[in-house]
Amino acid sequence: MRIGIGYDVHKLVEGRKLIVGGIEIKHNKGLLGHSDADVLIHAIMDSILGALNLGDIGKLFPDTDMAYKDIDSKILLSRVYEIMVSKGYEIGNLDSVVAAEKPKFKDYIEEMEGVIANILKTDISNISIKATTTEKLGFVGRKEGISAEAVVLLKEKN
Ligand SMILES: Nc1ccn([C@@H]2O[C@H](COP(=O)(O)O)[C@@H](O)[C@H]2O)c(=O)n1
Ligand SMILES: C[C@@]1(CO)OP(=O)(O)OP(=O)(O)OC[C@H]1O
Repeated sequence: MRIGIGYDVHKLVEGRKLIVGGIEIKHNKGLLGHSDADVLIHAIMDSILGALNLGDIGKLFPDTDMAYKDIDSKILLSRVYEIMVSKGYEIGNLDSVVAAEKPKFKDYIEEMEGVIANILKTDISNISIKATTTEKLGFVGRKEGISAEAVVLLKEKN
């Protein structure tokens, strides 16, 4: 078994769609990034790459490469999944938390878990996504950005 952690932050700006956990969420602002800036999927990918000791998404998918401009992060997660399988691992379980003052994510959590489980070819019961505010403190509390953390346990595939 191998454990990994991932963390990511993206800035909230006007004129961008808000994509978190692979789904579009209705909001007056979205996250800024070279890709679709899906902060949760980015943290999840980094946790898997960390568990495999393969660096991070910036190394694998450089933000200087136009191939990744506005790319759907679900595509990148599929590639990370293929790498994980090629190294002989499968998901044990994954836990994560998104920190945002707004919007509320609770009505979207189950759908996000389904999307992630589907890409990682694991049962939805192995994927946990939680949401929190930071009680109006810091950049998250000032609604300047959204952060996400993920921890994953990988199992050797039989
Ligand atoms: N962006 C968010 C933040 C929080 N939630 C849900 O609200 C609960 C209370 O949040 P606190 O930060 O006040 O503890 C939290 O447990 C989440 O269920 C949310 O959906 N979206
Ligand atoms: C996902 C990538 C793809 O180029 O771009 P960004 O959306 O800027 O996201 P970040 O979390 O900074 O990770 C870097 C890149 O891998």
